[in-house]
Amino acid sequence: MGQLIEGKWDNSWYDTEKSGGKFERDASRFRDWVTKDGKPAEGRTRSFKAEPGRYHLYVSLACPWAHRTLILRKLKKLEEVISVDVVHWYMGDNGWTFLQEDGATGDSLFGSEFLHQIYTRAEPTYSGRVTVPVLWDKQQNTIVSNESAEIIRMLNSAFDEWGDASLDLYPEALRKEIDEVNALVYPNVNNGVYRAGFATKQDAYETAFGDVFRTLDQLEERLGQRRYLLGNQMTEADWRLFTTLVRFDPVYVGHFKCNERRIADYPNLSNYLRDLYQVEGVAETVDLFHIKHHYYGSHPTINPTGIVPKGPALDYDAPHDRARFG
Ligand SMILES: N[C@@H](CCC(=O)N[C@@H](CS)C(=O)NCC(=O)O)C(=O)O
Repeated sequence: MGQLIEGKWDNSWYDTEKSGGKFERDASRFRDWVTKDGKPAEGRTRSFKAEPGRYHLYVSLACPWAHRTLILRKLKKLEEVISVDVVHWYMGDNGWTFLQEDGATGDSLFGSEFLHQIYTRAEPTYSGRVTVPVLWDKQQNTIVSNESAEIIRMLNSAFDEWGDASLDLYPEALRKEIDEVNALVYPNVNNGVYRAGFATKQDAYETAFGDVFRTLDQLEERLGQRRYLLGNQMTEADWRLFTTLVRFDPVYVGHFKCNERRIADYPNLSNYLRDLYQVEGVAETVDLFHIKHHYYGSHPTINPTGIVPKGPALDYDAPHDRARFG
């Protein structure tokens, strides 16, 4: 864990002192967009035209934010269009590394040792956290974006000439409602579990814990009336929720102390999770070894021994009842 300060690596843990024990996630710094015609997105100046073979993703299989991008790449059939490298599951003093072990690929573009070298390659005096996912432009040798919420929107529409144009996970007619669901799920569930797990004061933890379960209860009810969050059509909102749900019982219940209920205790959420997991290609993007080893192994302030629990027994391939919605 650490960050870059003026291009130099600084090995420091998240500072929760300034915020009364609360974990506050920094905003991503690289915010450009790949577009079909290369026209910069509104308010941006740099141009990135969608082209096959030009862009590269750096991901961690452990990370729920990076996982979103892998799912979109898979569902939109962009595997031949956008290449990927996977960092090692362990994030220690040097942050994410390219150690080639346990299915980590190394850095196929530059042979770097650490992900922070990719950030300083793009911007030698970069200051900020070094996070995955990163969308890299091989032509201009720079980072386009390190914000997963925006990368998935690019993957959803900019590369349709080469991907599956028939799948639209952010359809015009549902955008307002998708944004509303995301605005509920992101702070309270996706980031809510981190706010609980990384809190360093009891009240900050309890606030986050309350947010997580109040929202899961709400989603449980919503999913009792419809197959997906927005109705009968799967959208990006489902995949954004999925990457947290799939990590919940194996990691967030124990490691982040989100233990009021498991997803397995929610009939609708657990069936919904299995429904999404069983969508063709999705299971291949879920790596429970990376997920469990990363969290339990990389957060010494939470789990000093680094022992990775053997359980729980999980079967995301078990039948689900969601087809009842048609
Ligand atoms: N807003 C970013 C968040 C990404 C993020 O925080 N990724 C984590 C891994 S799950 C990370 O790389 N953390 C490293 C750090 O904070 O130093 C996104 O959604 O893309």
